[in-house]
Amino acid sequence: MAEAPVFLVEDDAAVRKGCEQALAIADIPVRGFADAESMLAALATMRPALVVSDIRLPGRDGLTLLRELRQFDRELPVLLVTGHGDVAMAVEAMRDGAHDFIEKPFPSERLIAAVRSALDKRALLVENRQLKEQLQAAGLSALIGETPAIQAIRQLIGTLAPTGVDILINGETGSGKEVVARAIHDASGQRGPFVAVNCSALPETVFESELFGHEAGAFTGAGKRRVGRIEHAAGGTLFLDEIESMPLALQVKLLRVLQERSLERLGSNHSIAVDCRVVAASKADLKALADAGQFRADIYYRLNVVSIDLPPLRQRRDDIPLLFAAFLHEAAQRYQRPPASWTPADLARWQAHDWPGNVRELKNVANRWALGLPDGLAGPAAAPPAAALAAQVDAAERRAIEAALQASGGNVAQAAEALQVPKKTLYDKLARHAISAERFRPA
Ligand SMILES: Nc1ncnc2c1ncn2[C@@H]1O[C@H](COP(=O)(O)OP(=O)(O)OP(=O)(O)O)[C@@H](O)[C@H]1O
Repeated sequence: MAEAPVFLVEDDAAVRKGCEQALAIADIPVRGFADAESMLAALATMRPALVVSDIRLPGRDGLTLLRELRQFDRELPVLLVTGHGDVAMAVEAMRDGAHDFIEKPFPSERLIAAVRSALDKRALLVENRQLKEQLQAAGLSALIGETPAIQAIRQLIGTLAPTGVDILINGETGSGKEVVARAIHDASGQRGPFVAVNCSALPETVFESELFGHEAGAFTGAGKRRVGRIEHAAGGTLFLDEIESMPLALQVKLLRVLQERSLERLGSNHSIAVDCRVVAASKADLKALADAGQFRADIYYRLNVVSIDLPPLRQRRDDIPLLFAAFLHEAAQRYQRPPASWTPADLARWQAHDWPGNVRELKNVANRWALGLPDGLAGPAAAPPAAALAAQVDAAERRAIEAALQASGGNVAQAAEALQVPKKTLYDKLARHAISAERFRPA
């Protein structure tokens, strides 16, 4: 789309020509008009980014024109050009919403600077409006983001949700796994509830009865019969967050839920049919845990049939402004404050930050910002010193080998297996990096 031009209204042909040339040289598209009428007529077919107008025009004073323009579009910035002695009128115009005024005669740099500042303001207004529209379209509770990664996930959710298939969501802490799980539930058309269980938050003993329920007197202190969370999710979605923390003993029972869709409450041998979809989330590499015997491989393979990988925020930085605006809007409403603004420098700092806590960390910063507190982030980090790619790859290889030897206690065969390379290859690399496996053997 072509950039919107600046409309310039000036009855003095020589001045008009000079201004047009100065703006064109500065790469600012411009259209000149000799009077207000022809400019107003052009508005019917073209939207300018800014109107620069002489305050004294034949047949119409600048103030009247300003009011007409503001009725037409309140966001359209107007820059007035005044003659000597028109300052009082210019001040009144500013009060009526003019962006700025410049006094004749002016050097072309002054005109260009004033035009650029007005255009910047216009761009910010337009951007804010677009953000607001996107937020309204997305709905605040929904998965926010327009980067290709999030769009692809949204599409996947749309496809998978109605099928009722179990789903595994992988992603770092705070990256939005629960938001994705809820979006799946919302798009599924299921009528039952969304029941979220954090597998790391409960002590193992409580966890079993919490999840599977128990019969009266099933164990000391069991009291009355209790229906577990899985049964509560009937007709809906059971969301198992941090599934990597589920005790191994309970994973056996979970496997039955996943495979046979049935469970037994503690203290009962009566099978109850399970009627819910399971969505599990993990921030750990479940495959690696399964390989290391810390997670049941059969559950991993069962869940991993359909998985969604949620990238960390640092890999979808273009979503930062949109997410920030959403959280700020939400916080402003909660705290009943006008929404706080931010500068391009603030945004640059947020774009440069690595967000180890992902979207949750960004949300915390937005909440602080809404209260007028500093974000607590340092300025953009200095770029690491450049090194040749080969040297960086070499260093990374060396670190990986040393870590594998450390883990295997200096056993080269085991380290080779962990690194998935033939033993011979590892011996060659040890020689090349002058690493001695001896060094890692226990004394
Ligand atoms: N794309 C998103 N759109 C809107 N809000 C989001 C998005 N991603 C995350 N959030 C918000 O960020 C916070 C953290 O998200 P969520 O709890 O879903 O992360 P998580 O990956 O499940 O975290 P954990 O691994 O710690 O359980 C929540 O307040 C959530 O509402």
